Amino acid sequence: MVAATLQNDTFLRALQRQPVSYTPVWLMRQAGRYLAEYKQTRSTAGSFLGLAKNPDFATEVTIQPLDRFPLDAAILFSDILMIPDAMGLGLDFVNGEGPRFARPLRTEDEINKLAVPDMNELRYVFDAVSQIRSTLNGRAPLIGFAGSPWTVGCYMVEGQSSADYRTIKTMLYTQPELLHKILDITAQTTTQYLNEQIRAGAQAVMIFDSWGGALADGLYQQFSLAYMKQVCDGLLREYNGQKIPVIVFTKGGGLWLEDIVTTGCDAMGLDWTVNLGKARARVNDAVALQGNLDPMSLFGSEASVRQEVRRVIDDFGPVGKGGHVFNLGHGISQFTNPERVAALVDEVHTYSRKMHG
Ligand SMILES: Cc1c2[nH]c(c1CCC(=O)O)Cc1[nH]c(c(CCC(=O)O)c1C)Cc1[nH]c(c(CCC(=O)O)c1C)Cc1[nH]c(c(C)c1CCC(=O)O)C2
Repeated sequence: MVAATLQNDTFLRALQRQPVSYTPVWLMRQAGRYLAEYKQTRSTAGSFLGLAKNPDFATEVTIQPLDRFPLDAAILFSDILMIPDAMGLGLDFVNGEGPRFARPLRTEDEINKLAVPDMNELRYVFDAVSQIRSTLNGRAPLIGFAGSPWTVGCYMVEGQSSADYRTIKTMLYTQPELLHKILDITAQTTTQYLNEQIRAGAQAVMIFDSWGGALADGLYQQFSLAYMKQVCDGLLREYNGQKIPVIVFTKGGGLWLEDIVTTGCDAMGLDWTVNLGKARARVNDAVALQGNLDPMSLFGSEASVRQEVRRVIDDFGPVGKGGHVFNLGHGISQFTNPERVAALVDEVHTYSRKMHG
């Protein structure tokens, strides 16, 4: 396949801290239930997994938010839990209750049997990536992604979402070597998985460490950061002559920004607890920053959404040698009014121009 020329490289340039004329914007979970057209496609597909495992449907829903809003990047429609599913843990999504694994990892025996799966088990993901890339036809760059080994490990051990991470933390404090084994195999798998996404056409990749912030200082570095670094070290950083920027996002990682830079990432995601101006000073513009509007701010009025957007852009300040990609501090809520998203994107594109050049 001969790739179409990218018509909007603002996002890729900002990640690499190159000059741009406005701040690019995309939103975590931009394809999803707050869009009526997503709910429509999902009901045709029958379930979330039916949607995500079918490249035609995955392509359709990946592009839906770009048809509505002038977003500067598309993100592969998939989930961080496809890796443990391919490892044989048996993923299901129970309506209204979130993900469930039929065979969570608890015993030493189960953990000793864990292995890096054949990447063919995840072929539907790579097929979706190449189909999305050709359907986008250069309209915007495509982001590939995976969860961090720690975050994916939380679901593998807990078997579902958890409020207190009691099962995995019990393992961490009582049998750390078992947990290290899970994390190492997951990191090896994640490296291969992201590299396959890159070969299929992903133009940037993001590692979602949604639950890194649940770890104590010291343990975060050992059980989450170290494995994200292992993944980053193994990634193709250039493919077909194009740089492939890497974004690392630890939700709740505001106290560890300097540590996150040591993964060798190009950009860092930030939640809403961090001030962007202070964050850039702390990392001395060594990486680009992505974030950090509170997703709940979208429940305000149009005027307040525009005001909050300006506040985030003002916090970052004149971009200079830095790089800013506007985003939320976490995924968009399914109850969000799409009109507020339209206002957000419009305000980022217009107001940010004064910070560039
Ligand atoms: C922790 C995590 C998961 N998945 C993901 C994370 C990390 C990011 C974060 O912290 O939000 C990542 C993810 N999940 C999904 C994407 C798609 C790309 C995008 O638009 O950003 C991405 C990047 C689709 C999805 N993944 C899921 C949905 C909702 C499924 C549906 O249609 O019912 C979507 C659109 C399901 C999912 N998947 C997961 C949970 C806990 C749930 C249930 C919660 C919920 O229902 O919102 C695990």
